Amino acid sequence: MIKRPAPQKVRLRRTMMFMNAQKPGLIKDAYIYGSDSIILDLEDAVAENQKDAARFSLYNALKSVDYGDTEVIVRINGLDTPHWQEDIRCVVAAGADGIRIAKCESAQDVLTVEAHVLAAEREFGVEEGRTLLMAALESPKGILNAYEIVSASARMFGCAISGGDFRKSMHVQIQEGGIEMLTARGQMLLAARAAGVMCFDTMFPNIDDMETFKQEVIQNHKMGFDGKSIVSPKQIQFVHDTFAPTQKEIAYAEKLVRSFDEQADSGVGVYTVDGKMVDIPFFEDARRIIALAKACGVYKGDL
Ligand SMILES: CC(=O)SCCNC(=O)CCNC(=O)[C@H](O)C(C)(C)COP(=O)(O)OP(=O)(O)OC[C@H]1O[C@@H](n2cnc3c(N)ncnc32)[C@H](O)[C@@H]1OP(=O)(O)O
Ligand SMILES: O=C([O-])CC(=O)C(=O)O
Ligand SMILES: [Mg+2]
Repeated sequence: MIKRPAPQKVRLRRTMMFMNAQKPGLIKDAYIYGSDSIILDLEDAVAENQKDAARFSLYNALKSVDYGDTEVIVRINGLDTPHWQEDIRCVVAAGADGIRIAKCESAQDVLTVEAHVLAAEREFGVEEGRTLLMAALESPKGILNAYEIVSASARMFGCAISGGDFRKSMHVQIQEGGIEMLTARGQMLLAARAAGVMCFDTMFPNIDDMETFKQEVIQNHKMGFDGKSIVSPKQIQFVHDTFAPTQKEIAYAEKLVRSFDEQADSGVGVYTVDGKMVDIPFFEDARRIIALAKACGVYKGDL
């Protein structure tokens, strides 16, 4: 039996790759592709009459496969279905790192899931609090309630917008530049940052259209997301490359960090580095960039 280390609330989650939990051939070695997280799906990828088979496959995979550093999240069925309670028991018994609450719309949804997770942890002798939560916001109501949702539980590590269901609710299709979801993306980002949790963009379904996918990933990064839901291994590398700081950004951040103590010691609070004004927030952001570069494995310096 595989014993997994305790999951972390903050870690790299540039890519969270979906796969159908019912397919042993897909989930048994999904870690080899190198996404930061995998999402074993019990919800929409699984046909209604295959939910039991999917849970069975998921449980056995988690009990027998060593996923190494890859985080294992399970997307459970929505709270308006007859499946979610058994999903939670299965996921907790199997020892997954976390649960993605599909179609989450309120703090009450989170509290309901949390209560059932705790009961399952007690039932199966799993350490209390071990199973993390994240919320998928898939409707206007979910987006409008984003802050109360992500603040509802100490287990909550982040939220993701879900474009398929969200666009359906808004009667829109994918548009150039993502204009159809810009407001919702922005609102969710604000809520996540205000609550101090991570924030992920939706999956991009057109697997063969790598050009549009890349434009979306670049926009996600510029907007401040921590990562993205994905549906194919083909989508991993570009997201990882885009979300890692560039060597130019790292060099500037290093310069800033090195100069800061020196300037502060000589009584200077605001000054310029390479012609750009900097003070405390710039310094703190430089530290974040260096920490991210280290986590992404692209830092070569000695700070
Ligand atoms: C709106 C929503 O709810 S999205 C969330 C639910 N959706 C999902 O879970 C779908 C996830 N994606 C998939 O299942 C698949 O990518 C599909 C069905 C869309 C396409 O599958 P394929 O046609 O086999 O894709 P493709 O030919 O590019 O696959 C190449 C290889 O990557 C593997 N692969 C593809 N997608 C995935 C994935 N998501 N996870 C793990 N492995 C994958 C394939 O098994 C194949 O492996 P092989 O070469 O050893 O046979
Ligand atoms: O969470 C996601 O990105 C996938 C999904 O369910 C949706 O798009 O509706
Ligand atoms: Mg959905």
